[in-house]
Amino acid sequence: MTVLQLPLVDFGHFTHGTPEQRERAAKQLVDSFLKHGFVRLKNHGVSREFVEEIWEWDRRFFSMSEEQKMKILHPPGPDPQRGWSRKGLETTSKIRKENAANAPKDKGELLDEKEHFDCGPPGDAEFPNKFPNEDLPGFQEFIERYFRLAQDVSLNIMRACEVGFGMPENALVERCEPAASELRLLYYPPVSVERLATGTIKRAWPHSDFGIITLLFQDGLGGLECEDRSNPFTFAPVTPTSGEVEMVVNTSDTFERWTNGVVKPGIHQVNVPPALRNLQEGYIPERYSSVFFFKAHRGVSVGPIDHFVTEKHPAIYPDITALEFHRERTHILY
Ligand SMILES: O=C(O)CCC(=O)C(=O)O
Ligand SMILES: [Fe+2]
Repeated sequence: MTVLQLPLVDFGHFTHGTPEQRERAAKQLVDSFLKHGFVRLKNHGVSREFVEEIWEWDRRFFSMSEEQKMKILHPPGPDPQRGWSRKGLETTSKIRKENAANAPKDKGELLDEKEHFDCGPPGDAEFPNKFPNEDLPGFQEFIERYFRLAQDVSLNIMRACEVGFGMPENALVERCEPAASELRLLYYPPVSVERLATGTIKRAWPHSDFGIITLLFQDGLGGLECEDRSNPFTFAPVTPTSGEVEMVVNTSDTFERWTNGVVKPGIHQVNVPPALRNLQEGYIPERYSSVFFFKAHRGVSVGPIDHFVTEKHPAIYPDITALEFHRERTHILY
């Protein structure tokens, strides 16, 4: 198994530190994004109690009956995802052509063994959210609180990137509002070792996310892996080390475009947790996680920002809107 320890940055130094601490934390964050496409943060502003509450609602949501979840089913298509996505709907394997190239031939489609709930900004009029209000009172209220908190944390990370890249204040932040991010709760059902051994099933296939950055929390079981860039196409488990509530942050496709190819997306997958890797039979237990896809405002261009365009490095991506780009990428999933 590949071992890679991702840098752990004390983000409290950026939000509440001295000017020197702020500068240093911003630089550490940007350096880790450039090197790994990933960073781990502590003191990010999401408390241990809040993360525990995420797991409670995650469990409650996925404990609902199929019939209840069906009432808020997400129809596959290019639009932003809203409501419940059943197992087999979203196929991350299609995002990278290497997945199919490396898979066993003629064994059928490469599927994700997961379910998820997705929502956009509270009160989104363009792509309305779908909440199970009759069946799960209190869920919408919690999710909306979580969305606002995650959006605020992400805006602070953008401020740190502005400092780290020496960009004018607000250069990134102004492109992210009004919010168009997406919040996701995930449930990975128990899966047999035998089924995984077919080579056509994974909890999530190697992929990049579509937004600017993604914030991630996972339960104690683990399983998230990031690509080890020193050895492309190999993956290393992302494991907490500090005893504090760590948030994993990865860079995503929009950031690559904005920075004209400078910040590459952090490729990741969800694998069998390290402690269970030698299991020969039986089941890998269920897993819960949650991600916040921090996105650009829908009307903003996801072409390169002037700061990253020079005569020597002309723009390598066209100017299309964040919503057009989102549709283009989401379409691939189905
Ligand atoms: O569950 C995880 O740890 C990762 C999920 C993920 O990568 C995604 O939903 O895009
Ligand atoms: Fe992802």
